[in-house]
Amino acid sequence: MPLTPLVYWAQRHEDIYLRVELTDAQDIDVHVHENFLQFKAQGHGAKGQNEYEFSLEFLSPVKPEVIHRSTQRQVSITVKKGQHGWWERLTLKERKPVFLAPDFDRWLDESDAEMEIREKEEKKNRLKASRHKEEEGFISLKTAFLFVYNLVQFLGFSWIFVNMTVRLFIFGQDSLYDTFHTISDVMFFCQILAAVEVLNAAFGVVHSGVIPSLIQVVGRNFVLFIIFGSLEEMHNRPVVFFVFYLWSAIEIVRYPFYMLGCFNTEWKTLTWLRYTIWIPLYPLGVLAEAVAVIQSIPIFDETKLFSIPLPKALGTSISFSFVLYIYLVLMFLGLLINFRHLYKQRKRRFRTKKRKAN
Ligand SMILES: CCCCCCCCCCCCC[C@@H](O)CC(=O)SCCNC(=O)CCNC(=O)[C@H](O)C(C)(C)COP(=O)(O)OP(=O)(O)OC[C@H]1O[C@@H](n2cnc3c(N)ncnc32)[C@H](O)[C@@H]1OP(=O)(O)O
Repeated sequence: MPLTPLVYWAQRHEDIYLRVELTDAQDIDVHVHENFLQFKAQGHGAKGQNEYEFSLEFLSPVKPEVIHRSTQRQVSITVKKGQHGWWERLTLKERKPVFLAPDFDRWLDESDAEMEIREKEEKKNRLKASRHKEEEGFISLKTAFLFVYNLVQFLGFSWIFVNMTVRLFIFGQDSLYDTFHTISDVMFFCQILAAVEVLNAAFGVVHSGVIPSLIQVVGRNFVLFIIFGSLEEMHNRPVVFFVFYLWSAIEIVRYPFYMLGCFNTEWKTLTWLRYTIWIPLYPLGVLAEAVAVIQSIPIFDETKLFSIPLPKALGTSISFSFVLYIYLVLMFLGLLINFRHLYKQRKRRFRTKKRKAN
């Protein structure tokens, strides 16, 4: 005759909990099929160390997956009900088996269980609401940060653009020769700050591509700091005017476009300009930058600035102009990558708009 352990039970709307009074249980075997559960294990029960087993025919079918956990004192079993609901008793037969008793440690009647569900639900909702609040706080902080960043850049580039335009009207051609002296400080500031755009893209703060942003920032800063900044001979060249004018022409459109975007607003003309004027400006900008690089080559050769010293056996040094030739090729590649990126952005933008309009 097999020995039967004491079994305590309780229920919730979704689960059945069984507690089997066996200490140090081993070789536990629990099987569930439709509404039938079979249990077998070695352990220390009411009749000492022995093999114990029991079976239960549940009131309704249960799910086949069963979770059991054994501790030094007992074996806990959780069975999922086939259908969410309250059972009036555990077993199909009205007369309960003698080894079965309610587990008063976990016992709840139907209304208590419903209350428990409601409390859990409320807790979940409270957690959701507090997470939502945190997210909202983060979003508004991000929006404020982006807005201020875009505003500062807009003001900087507007100052540059307006200043250069006014000077062009007042001084005519003469103004082309002293752009660097009048504008460079603000341009340095704006272009150093533009490194933030690479970080924004890298950390997912905005949906820009990292490579296009990097090409843009590295490309411009190379021209600004290495070609213009380090060579006094370049300061009075008209090419500085064209490079600065082309850069600022796009930025006085791009940053206000982003500022409106921070508030999910747009002004159609501005959107059209942001995604269209790069078509002539970008190649012109790269052309102006290439002219600046080409003009600087003889100066680097002559001054030997940034030249790379070589061991005596090989010769004197490698001129920095060698790096500039490589850079001219990179510029061409950078132009292709960014042109393709901006073309895709333009298509995406106008395609979405058209779809929304339909
Ligand atoms: C790997 C390094 C190698 C280095 C090699 C160097 C090679 C040198 C190559 C040199 C070429 C550079 C030449 C260049 O300097 C010449 C000129 O600039 S000439 C002037 C004309 N230029 C332009 O028109 C380009 C202007 N620049 C840009 O458009 C961007 O910098 C660029 C990264 C190229 C593209 O922009 P982005 O990917 O950001 O596109 P979107 O505007 O569509 O933005 C995507 C979404 O992100 C949101 N966003 C982005 N930034 C912000 C922000 N600051 N604030 C708020 N929101 C932002 C934007 O709203 C879009 O959102 P959504 O998707 O919801 O619409």
